[in-house]
Amino acid sequence: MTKQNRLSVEALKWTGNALQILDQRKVPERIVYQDFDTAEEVSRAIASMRVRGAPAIGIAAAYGVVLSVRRHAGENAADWRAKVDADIDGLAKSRPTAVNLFWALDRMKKTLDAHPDTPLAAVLAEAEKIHADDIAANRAMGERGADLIGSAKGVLTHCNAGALATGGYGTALSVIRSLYSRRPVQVYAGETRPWLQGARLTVWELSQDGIPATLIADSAAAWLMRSGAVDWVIVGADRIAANGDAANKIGTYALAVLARQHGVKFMVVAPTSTIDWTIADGSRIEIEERDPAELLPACYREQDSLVQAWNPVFDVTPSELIDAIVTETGVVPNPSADGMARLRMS
Ligand SMILES: CSC[C@@H](O)[C@@H](O)C(=O)COP(=O)(O)O
Repeated sequence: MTKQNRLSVEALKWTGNALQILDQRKVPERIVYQDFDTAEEVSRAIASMRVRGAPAIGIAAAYGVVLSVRRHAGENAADWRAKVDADIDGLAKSRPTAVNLFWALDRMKKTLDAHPDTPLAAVLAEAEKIHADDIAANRAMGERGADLIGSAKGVLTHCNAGALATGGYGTALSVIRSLYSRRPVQVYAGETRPWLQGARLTVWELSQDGIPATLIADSAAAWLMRSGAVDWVIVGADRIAANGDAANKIGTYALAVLARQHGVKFMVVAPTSTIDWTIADGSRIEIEERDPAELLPACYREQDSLVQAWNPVFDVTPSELIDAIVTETGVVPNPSADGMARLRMS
């Protein structure tokens, strides 16, 4: 890898023997990579958010299938494919919202169907291709998004849609990286309660590349926009419907409403692997609800406490609040079903 193409932080690496995953629950205090040898372990790593972010989840699952094939097909067992299919079902249950997970598993299943006699070599090549293609897509999106931004002085991002959420380089953060390589821009990051992807991951990841970022409390976004400091909100997505409705980290919809109120532009940056062409609009997207314990202060966690918590971790931004969807194959301005269909044909 050349210095220019160097990836400063990586969510995961294939070592040739195991899948190495950065434990994002510990970043930035501790940078700990752990080796994973089985598909079940990879499923648990996704469910527990050691690895997170839509494209990174898909890539991790693809390598999970490699680990499953290595384990079961190596035994010469007649029923190896049934065991691999059971592991694939387990991986598919790890998280519900990011469509990249199901897209990657579908590709792995098709690869297995096409190469029944050399499954291990075939699935490894496919997983490595999914990984490499994601990095290339991110770089293409970064340039396209930066072209759109024009002379903006300030941008706000939400959650972590960076190298840590992808194969490398990022989606929303790819635009910020590309922009910053052209000229200085003031970057704001929302802290992203309750899991703090913005506070723990985004500002840290950008600092690793020498890009300064200013952290804000999520509840400061309206006041920041009112001050005129932000020209664009730039976010990633976990699933985009065929009409351009986009599911992303909880709080994204609120930012889109605020952006429209304040005349701030709103950009969604995602690879085409994040588009779910099977659903007409965002109402069909399953929104993950996680353990209330991730939100509740510890003192309220007893079974009989009257204090409870509702913890949806994604929301859906309607396409009419989005000014542009940026993908590796093209940009959809003012997204609609027609504009998305044109992207699909291009
Ligand atoms: C390129 S990442 C896009 C999205 O996956 C990201 O914005 C996001 O919402 C991640 O949620 P997470 O719950 O941290 O997996």
